Amino acid sequence: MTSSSPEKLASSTQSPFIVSAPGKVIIFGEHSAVYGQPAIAAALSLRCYLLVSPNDNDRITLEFPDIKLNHSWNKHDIPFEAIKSLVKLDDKGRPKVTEELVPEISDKLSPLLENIESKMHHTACFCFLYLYSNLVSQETPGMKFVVRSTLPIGAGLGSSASTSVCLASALAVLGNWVTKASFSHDEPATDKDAEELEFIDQWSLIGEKCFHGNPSGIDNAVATHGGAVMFQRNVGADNQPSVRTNIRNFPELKLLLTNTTVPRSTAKLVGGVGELTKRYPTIFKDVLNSMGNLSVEAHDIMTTSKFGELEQKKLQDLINVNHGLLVALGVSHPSLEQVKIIGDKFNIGATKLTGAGGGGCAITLVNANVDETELKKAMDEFSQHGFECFDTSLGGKGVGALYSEDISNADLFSTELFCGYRDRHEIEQALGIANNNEWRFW
Ligand SMILES: Nc1ncnc2c1ncn2[C@@H]1O[C@H](COP(=O)(O)OP(=O)(O)O)[C@@H](O)[C@H]1O
Ligand SMILES: C[C@@](O)(CCOP(=O)(O)O)CC(=O)O
Ligand SMILES: [Mg+2]
Repeated sequence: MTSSSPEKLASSTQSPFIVSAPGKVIIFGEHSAVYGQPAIAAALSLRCYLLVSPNDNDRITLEFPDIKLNHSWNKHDIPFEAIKSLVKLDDKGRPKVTEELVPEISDKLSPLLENIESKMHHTACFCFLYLYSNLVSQETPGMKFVVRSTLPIGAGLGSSASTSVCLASALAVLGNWVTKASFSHDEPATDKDAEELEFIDQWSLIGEKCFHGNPSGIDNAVATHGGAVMFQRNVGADNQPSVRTNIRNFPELKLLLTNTTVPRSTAKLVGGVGELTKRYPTIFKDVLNSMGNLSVEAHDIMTTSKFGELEQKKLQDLINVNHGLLVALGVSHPSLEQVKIIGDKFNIGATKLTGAGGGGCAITLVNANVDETELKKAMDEFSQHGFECFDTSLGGKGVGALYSEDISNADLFSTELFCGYRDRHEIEQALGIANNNEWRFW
């Protein structure tokens, strides 16, 4: 299943490189997106970063310090031959994604996961091995993969999707299925790049399926393409692709991101909604439809030519209604309701949970003319509850890469330094997209 000669492989795997993909904020339509309803999400300035560097042996090493995972395999233990026989190729001769994970591939990988106790570690290693065994070949030398993120993990900001996009893009480059990213910040992508981004997006959805079973695809779409999108999963039997529409001229929304820091699992929350929709199909069909209609309404408001105070007020109404529908789906949490109560108490704007819920983050669409004193009081009360507020921007760049040949500072590609960044500020300082013009995009 290799696409490349050894010389080409050697060149594409010789020098270290870094890929990065953004997290996301789902503004309207989480959970209903899983059932094919339209939803709106935007890329976040918090990102995941993956450093890929050659190992001096045949080992494949994962170093994921943010989840305290350090694991390696001998590359000769990967059942490439057996897996390659299960992978179909697309019309360009590249590994073709499947609608669902292939159970036989998962079975062939399970011996490599036997001695991994922690569920979080097991899921992350399974995601990596599934993508690696599909996208990379036996000839690829042993490499080390180090992941760091400025995103809070498991907080509804798509950390799984940004990790999946980083892994899918890096492995697609190692497998020589996509060329190196080449465009700087403001150059437009070409058709070839758009095609390569689609390949990365498709395989990152496979990564998401490894993380939480039944993803809609909105998280990895935003992490791949960046910007802001209206996304609709195709749930029909006709195997049609999902529909992703870029939202141009996304309005300047003042969104406050508040992390309740309550841990939760997207897989469990999405599973819980699935149980409810099975138990009460008629009731929940209407709830999910309402969320879809709400996203369409919000999209029309956001894309109106003259976005003013009235439009902001309408979006705030929809934020409140969307949150109420998510409560009906059973995915809120007392801590999220507390964020809403504090926001309403100081009249700072309209608040809803974002992502899978059950804890994690809420977003507040802050009033355009908010009383700054009241906002400060609300932030103080958030912090008294142990909630963490983020000052972020929306609509940024999607997946990108930093190549050692473009950077004079070789330290950026040191595994030791990369693992050693103490917090998101140090990571941002060293690697931030805004600080390095050398970042390249597809
Ligand atoms: N920085 C990271 N390093 C390693 N694994 C990560 C990282 N960020 C996310 N993950 C993986 O993604 C999972 C969280 O995904 P999920 O439950 O969907 O929450 P989220 O809302 O952040 O997407 C983690 O359990 C871990 O397996
Ligand atoms: C709940 C859902 O709509 C978003 C999940 O977001 P997160 O993994 O909690 O960041 C699921 C999906 O759309 O894949
Ligand atoms: Mg996720």
